[in-house]
Amino acid sequence: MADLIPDAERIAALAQMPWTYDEAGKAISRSFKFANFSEAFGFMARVALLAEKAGHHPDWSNSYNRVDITLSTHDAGGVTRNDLDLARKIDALVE
Ligand SMILES: C[C@H](O)[C@H](O)[C@H]1CNC2=NC(N)=NC(=O)C2=N1
Repeated sequence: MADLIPDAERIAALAQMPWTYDEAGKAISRSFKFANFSEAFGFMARVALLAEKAGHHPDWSNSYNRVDITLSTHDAGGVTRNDLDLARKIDALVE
């Protein structure tokens, strides 16, 4: 199991990333918006493949053209390097 990231390290990492930390949920999240449902669902399919490869999976929801993703490491009870790594890979899909 991955270790929780120390607060200072997490804050420094997130300052460079378009994800926000939810203190209550001990997770990071980002919303993505697309032109339509097809684009959103295509994105979700790509994220699903990344997640399977990483063995690390998003908590997410989809409403038409919007995808809300939350990442945390359930076993560790918070944010680990696995969450930041997956977030960066997801970001690279929409760059
Ligand atoms: C056994 C398996 O590796 C674990 O259940 C993994 C699967 N994917 C996971 N994904 C996420 N986001 N957090 C986890 O703690 C987690 N655990």
